[in-house]
Amino acid sequence: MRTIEIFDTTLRDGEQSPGVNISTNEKVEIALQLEKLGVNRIEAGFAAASPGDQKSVAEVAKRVKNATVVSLARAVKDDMDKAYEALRNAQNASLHVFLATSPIHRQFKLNMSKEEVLARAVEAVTYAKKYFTEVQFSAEDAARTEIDFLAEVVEAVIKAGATTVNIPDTVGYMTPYQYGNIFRELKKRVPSTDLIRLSCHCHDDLGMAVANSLAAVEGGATQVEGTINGIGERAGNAALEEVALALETRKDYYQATTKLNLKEIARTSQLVSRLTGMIVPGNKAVVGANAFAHESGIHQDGVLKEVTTYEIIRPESVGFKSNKLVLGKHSGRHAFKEKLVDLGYHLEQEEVNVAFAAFKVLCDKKKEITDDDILALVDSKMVRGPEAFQLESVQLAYGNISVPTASVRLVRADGSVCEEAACGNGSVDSIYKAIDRATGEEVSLVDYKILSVTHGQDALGEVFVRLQQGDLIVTGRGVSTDVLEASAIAYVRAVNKIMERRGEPTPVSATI
Ligand SMILES: CC(=O)SCCNC(=O)CCNC(=O)[C@H](O)C(C)(C)COP(=O)(O)OP(=O)(O)OC[C@H]1O[C@@H](n2cnc3c(N)ncnc32)[C@H](O)[C@@H]1OP(=O)(O)O
Ligand SMILES: CC(C)C(=O)C(=O)O
Repeated sequence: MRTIEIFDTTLRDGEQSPGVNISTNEKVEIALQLEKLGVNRIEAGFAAASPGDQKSVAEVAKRVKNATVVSLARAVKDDMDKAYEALRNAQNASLHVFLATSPIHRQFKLNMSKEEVLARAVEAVTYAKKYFTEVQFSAEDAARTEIDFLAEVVEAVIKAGATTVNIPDTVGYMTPYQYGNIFRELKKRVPSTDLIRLSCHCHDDLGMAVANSLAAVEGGATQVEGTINGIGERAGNAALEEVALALETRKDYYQATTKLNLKEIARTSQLVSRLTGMIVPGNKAVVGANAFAHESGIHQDGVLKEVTTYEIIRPESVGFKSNKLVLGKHSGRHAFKEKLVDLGYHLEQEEVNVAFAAFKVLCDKKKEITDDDILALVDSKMVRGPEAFQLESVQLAYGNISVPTASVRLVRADGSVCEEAACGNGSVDSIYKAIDRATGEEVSLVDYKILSVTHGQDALGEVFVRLQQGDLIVTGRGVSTDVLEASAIAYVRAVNKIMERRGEPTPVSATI
């Protein structure tokens, strides 16, 4: 089994994400967490970029003890001098010097011939070796470089003392097959690559950064570069947590693994997200909020019976607490019942079925069903005896210059229906007058309270009413995504309670 080294560039290429600016203290915090994660190298910045970046590299270099701290530099003496200054106090330091080799970059950016690029690369590595034992040379845009020339450069920089040679796919242009072949070809053409670290560095412009990194490993790369959460220039870099998990989960195939402490992945991802402000998408592999969440009934049932039916990574193995069964409109009874048990309800199957039917109706109204929703639903809809009246529908005609008019349809315990309409001083008043007519009960509304049970635009509204009839005072509670419906439910429920407390039998229709 090969061990693949991990070069983390969250603090350098990751910081090149538009809008991201990580302070020195934040860089130190992230670097210490990367050290816990067990990465081999931490590229702390580009010392020559600014005095602030030089200071950050220096601080990280002072604080990190186990990983090697790296600074990027152009093939420019002054850049390398600044990097050396910053890395002076590092326990283990490395210089990462780069120069583009591709025809596009040579012609349009550097205005240099092949010969000039080759000579400059050798000169830079030779200069860097005066300061550092460990020198990494990156042939920027290597993937779009003529293979003969790339092999020539690689051989020359190794001869000049490079201990790592990096073959970046700078613009994320490669397919996995092509990128893997570059490594195979270099290993064949330049035997001295066996003596050094051969590194890959992939960008995600076509969404293939992780696949390309894994293809490089198959082709002979011994180091993978990338960032936490895949942040970085443009579409970002290879997400290291994904590379590490792919190697770990498919050791059988890759015959390679890393020395990362995988349990630190969740914490590292969350820290990087918090300090960079780059939100991790819910569907992001390994670290997204949904990576271990199961929404559909068939999956949830499978996971409850045997977790490996739908999970190839255990959330605990990357530092998350547990998987989640998310209740939504695709969920089934197995998961719903499990959730009820979690929430402390031990219902008979028949009751579960009734609650489940109400839950499915709620799912059609609400995008996300929270525990509070379930509690409110079970509490309001469930496990009651037959009620005198059930609200079947409520309709309202409302306009700011017309009198609100409500019509309600109630179902009696025997299944018969009563329908009434009424006008009122406001929407709720008109609904309550219509209900009074339908039930034939004379009650007074003593109190009315409206609350939001859950959060967000589609939150459940909760209404409490207090009704009085003679000496009897009762409360009723209604929950719905619509507060007027919740108001009607609460009122009908309170009327039912009054009838129950009076000890009257549930009413039947006049026709029976
Ligand atoms: C693929 C990558 O991610 S590479 C890293 C990219 N990261 C960064 O660029 C972040 C830090 N960069 C910076 O702060 C600035 O670009 C600096 C301080 C390095 C340089 O700033 P400036 O001197 O103003 O130059 P500017 O950035 O405008 O242009 C880059 C110059 O470096 C040259 N250059 C680019 N790469 C290299 C290299 N590897 N070696 C030598 N020279 C290079 C360019 O040809 C250009 O030279 P020119 O001025 O003769 O045309
Ligand atoms: C400096 C190099 C490694 C780089 O960031 C790239 O080519 O993308």
